[in-house]
Amino acid sequence: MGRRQHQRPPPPPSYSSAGNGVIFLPTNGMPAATAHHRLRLNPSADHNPDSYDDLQLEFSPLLYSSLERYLPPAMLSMSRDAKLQYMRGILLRYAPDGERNRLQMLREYKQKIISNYQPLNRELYTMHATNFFVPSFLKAINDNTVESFKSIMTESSPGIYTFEMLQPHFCEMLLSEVDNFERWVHKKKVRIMRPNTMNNYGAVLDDFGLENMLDKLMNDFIRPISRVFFPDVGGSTLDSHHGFVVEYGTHRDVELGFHVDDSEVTLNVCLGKEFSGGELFFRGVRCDNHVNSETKSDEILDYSHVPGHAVLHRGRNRHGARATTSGWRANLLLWCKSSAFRELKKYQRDFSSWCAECKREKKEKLRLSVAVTKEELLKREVNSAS
Ligand SMILES: O=C(O)CCC(=O)C(=O)O
Ligand SMILES: [Fe+2]
Repeated sequence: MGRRQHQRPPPPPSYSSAGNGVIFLPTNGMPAATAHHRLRLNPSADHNPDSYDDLQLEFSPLLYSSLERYLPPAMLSMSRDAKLQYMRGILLRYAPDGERNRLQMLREYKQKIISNYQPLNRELYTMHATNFFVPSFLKAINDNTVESFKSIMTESSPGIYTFEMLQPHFCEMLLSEVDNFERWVHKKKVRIMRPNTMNNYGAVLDDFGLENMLDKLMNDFIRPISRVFFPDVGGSTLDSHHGFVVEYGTHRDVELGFHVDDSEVTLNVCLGKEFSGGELFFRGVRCDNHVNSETKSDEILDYSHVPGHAVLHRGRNRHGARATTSGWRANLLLWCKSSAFRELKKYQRDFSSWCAECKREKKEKLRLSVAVTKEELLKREVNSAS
């Protein structure tokens, strides 16, 4: 085992949602991207922009708040909706054609599903915390302290937290809803979008109406925890999600290859049912530059899923799932993203606060420079003595 653990893993592909991770406006507001939409060259520094956090938008709410300062002065006192439509016009005008078409198609796809699909369990579609979560999880979140979070969590390996989270009844309801959705898709011959580029089975929960509930899950439950445990990867500014269910077993996907998620923080909860195999394996957190670097022994974790139990980890912690060798396994995944973190990342080159390899390189540079300085001082001492 020891030798295999130190082998370099095959390069993890960046695992992305098939364009499904974006959040859309409801059908009404698709403004024509007209050429007269203009922005100011310099922002109005004393303007206090509106918050767009409560809206479902295809661009980040933060982007709208920042852009607001660049609106023509006469617009600053207009209604939030008027400003929003104006800014959308501009943003869409600048989105490349391909991207614009893709956004539009996804929006229509989702809208078509939501207006035709009849949910089986309506109580799933709004957050009922006491019905969804086990009491220990709920109490830890309500207490909202580092100690309360730590009291329910096991840090199975640095930065990988496991805890009991979902009630069996919730897991059953969600599974039956996904099953109902898949049957409907099959019956109506609707083309279903799979959760991402690596799974052939499973469904995107955001596509058939669960987006608001999952947004609440991220904002009220996962972000408070991430703020404490993952501040280095934007844990306190998570502002969008991609929520889906993956399924493994006979006639389903068998395993999931080595990868990193398109997320800052990933919540992975086992929904059931009975299965063997399917362990998650982790190999340490890396930035894009170091995604193929070798694994250190303390970064290795093999974790066996338990129904109702969650694993919370940085999306950049390289991982995969072993073959589910018998039975049937389904997991709920919530990829949580931070647009602020992604924006800042564009201007950075040193990720030593979260990438283990950047950290090692930085330490090594420091060690070398200390050694050189010591040698220099020693030389001076010898010279002055002679
Ligand atoms: O099957 C699992 O538990 C892992 C799923 C996963 O890593 C993912 O969907 O990103
Ligand atoms: Fe993953």
